[in-house]
Amino acid sequence: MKQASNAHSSAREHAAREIDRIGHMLVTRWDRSLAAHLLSLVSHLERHVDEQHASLLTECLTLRELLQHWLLQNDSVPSEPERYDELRHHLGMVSQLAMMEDRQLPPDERHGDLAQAGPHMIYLWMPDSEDAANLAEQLSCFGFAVRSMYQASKLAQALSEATPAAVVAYTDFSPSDPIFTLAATIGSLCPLLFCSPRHDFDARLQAVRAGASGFLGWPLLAHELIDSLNFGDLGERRDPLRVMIVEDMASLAGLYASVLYRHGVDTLQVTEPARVLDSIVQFRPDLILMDMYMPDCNGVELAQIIRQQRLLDGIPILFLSVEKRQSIQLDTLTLGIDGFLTKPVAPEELVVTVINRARRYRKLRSYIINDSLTGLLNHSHLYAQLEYEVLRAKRDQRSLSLVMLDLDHFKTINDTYGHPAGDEVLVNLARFLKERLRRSDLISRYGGEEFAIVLPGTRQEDTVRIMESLRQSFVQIEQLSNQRTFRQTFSVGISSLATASNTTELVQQADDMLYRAKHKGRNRVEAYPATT
Ligand SMILES: Nc1nc2c(ncn2[C@@H]2O[C@H](COP(=O)(O)OP(=O)(O)OP(=O)(O)O)[C@@H](O)[C@H]2O)c(=O)[nH]1
Repeated sequence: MKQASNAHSSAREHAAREIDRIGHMLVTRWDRSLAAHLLSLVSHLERHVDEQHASLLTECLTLRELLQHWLLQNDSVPSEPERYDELRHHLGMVSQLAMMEDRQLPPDERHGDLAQAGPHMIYLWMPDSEDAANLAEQLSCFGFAVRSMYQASKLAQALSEATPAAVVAYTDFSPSDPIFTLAATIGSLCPLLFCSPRHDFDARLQAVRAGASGFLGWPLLAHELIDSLNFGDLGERRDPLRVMIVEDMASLAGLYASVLYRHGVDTLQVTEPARVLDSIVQFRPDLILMDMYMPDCNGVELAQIIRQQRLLDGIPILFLSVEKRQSIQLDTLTLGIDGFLTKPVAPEELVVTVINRARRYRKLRSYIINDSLTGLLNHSHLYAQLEYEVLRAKRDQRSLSLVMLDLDHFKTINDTYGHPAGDEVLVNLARFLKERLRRSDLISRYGGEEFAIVLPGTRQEDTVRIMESLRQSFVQIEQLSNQRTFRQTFSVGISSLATASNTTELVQQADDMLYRAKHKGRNRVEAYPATT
């Protein structure tokens, strides 16, 4: 039975490639005998499609009727150009559906999980203790909602109610620890991280065998946990890879998007080339998947327009194309295109190629545009992005606020606790801002102990409220240095496009307000224009 279905599937794949090849020739040059051959291929494919694949059957039927209609006409070349578009559309659909419909890889469930409980819910599996309470409190300062429990029935119940971003489990690896009977269930829903006073090889091996995604020490520090949540695969669960699909056939774009979505990738479909630049800035893709042939502006032209912008120069662009001629593919590669996927593309090939390239780009990009200590945007990148955001906000008549933030008496921290402790405070503040602000906000390390934040679409009064709440939370975080703890405050200056008419004024006004906050005693938020 399985063999029969595999045979159907490979016959479909073969037919898909043939239909695509002949169809492409026909779209470039009408020829009655080619059309007749294509018709027989489509009829052949239909015989290999069962009723489970209703959309493929419908597309085959439409394509067959279209070809029959043309062949019955007396004139040798169909006159209306829009009929070629129709043919091209149905060809694309038939070949891609035949290739993908029953070969989609098993769904990766992680994407759906996060939709349920949000990326900021953590379940802690640990006995009541001062360390556990302290960890929960520190995590909440970073914006996490924490549920603590230490009974198998309670954890099972909590998992059935909502799937968290991660389960963090304390264990000494005793065989009777019930977490090990629950580990498989947890692992199928979300990442499981162990923390333990043991860190010997056996303990690590047991963790691996239980399917753990991470292994941390005990007592567990909030920032160590947050770093683990942001790293690698776990990081992608919280901040999925983003792929922009530029394809004039919305139905095909939807098909690619659904395959990628099953593997945890967020997609944005753009059908009009003129909207691509704005969409890149808003969506910040890790990769662009682009149709090579589009009616208004072809893929090569569009790729060159993207490459003209300094900020967008490095984004990988993969062409999805029916183009099989190697000479044309090579020419295109020299224009800065990163690779080709030849249509119709198999889902496995699409997923593996896209995810690997997107991952690599995200990593490399982070080295280039991010400050090496904090991982935040660096000064020059922030400034370039700020200019763009200001232009966009003015054009769309939307609000935009700028925040300048500076740690208070930071020199004293360095002098008292040492430079490494100062560095740790900077990293803590970066983690804190990343957790508490939106993904669309641009957070940068502007100078030594100064940070700048751009909040697109946010009015000044809302920014004041947000920064006031962050100021009050940050001071609750215990900064740790050689067993000594201390608290750190910061001062904030805010400006917005309600008063500034360009980037220079915006920066100047926020700077003035930061100076004023310092002057008025620090650990406060001041917004332009100063009231008293
Ligand atoms: N640890 C550490 N310190 C830094 C870094 N960059 C700058 N600093 C220190 O930050 C301190 C800034 O000191 P000041 O400009 O005098 O300001 P402050 O002590 O924070 O005082 P106010 O801003 O007036 O509240 C200096 O001692 C710098 O050495 C860094 O990357 N790591």
